[in-house]
Amino acid sequence: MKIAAVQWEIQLGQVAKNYAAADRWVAKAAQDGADIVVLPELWNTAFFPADVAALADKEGIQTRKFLQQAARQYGVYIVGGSVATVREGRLYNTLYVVDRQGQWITQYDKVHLFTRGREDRIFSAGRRPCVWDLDGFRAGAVICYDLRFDEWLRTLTLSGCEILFVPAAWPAARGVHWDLLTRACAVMQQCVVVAVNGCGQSGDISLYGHSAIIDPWGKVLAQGGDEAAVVMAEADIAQVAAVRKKMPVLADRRPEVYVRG
Ligand SMILES: O=C(O)CCC(=O)C(=O)O
Repeated sequence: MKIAAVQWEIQLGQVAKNYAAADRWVAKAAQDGADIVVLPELWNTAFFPADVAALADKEGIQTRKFLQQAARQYGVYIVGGSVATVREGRLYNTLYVVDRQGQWITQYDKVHLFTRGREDRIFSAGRRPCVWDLDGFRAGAVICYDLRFDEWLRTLTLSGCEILFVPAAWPAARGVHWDLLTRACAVMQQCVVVAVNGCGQSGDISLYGHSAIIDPWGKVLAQGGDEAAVVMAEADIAQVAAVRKKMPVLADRRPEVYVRG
């Protein structure tokens, strides 16, 4: 499975330009031989302009149409990062997934809103985990700040997740955390991690880039730098079962002694 994590400099509030850029990047990743293309967080508005609610995709219609059309045109499966969407008067940070035929597969609203960035003042939080079937494997997704919540990651693992997609808009100021958490996630959840970050300047925030594809043993298969790029690797999801057998962490859990709450 050839996976492409696409990182580029998303323009703050420039929605039309950002859709055009997303189209160019999906086309490039497909040309480079990708089978699955993964986009970063909030690629329609960037993270996030003051008028994000006005700029958000109403009912996600434009984004779904765009992803479905791109998937069909370029013949790729797309984990569509996330976009700002408005549904029933509420603003969400939403991820959409479409298959190679352009069929809608699933969607996810970011659960842990980034309070430090005041995301919770404007956006509404999702409540449901996102896990689905991808070519005979179980895939899952979280968005950016969600990565800091081990209970949430474990929730997905216990739902069978073998490959985890993590679109993000992670600042360069906390690049150390990004590298650590993405890799630790692969080791602790024993899954393939595809972590896709924005890069360059987003308003006054400098994004870290360094999108990475990591195997369940913690080996970094591919990693980007600061610049816009298609970061590509062949991932062997079947390795997940082998690693879980070799190091039976999930079987060795002791939930009866863990604190709940
Ligand atoms: O957790 C972090 O350091 C970054 C989180 C963030 O920027 C986000 O969730 O959009």
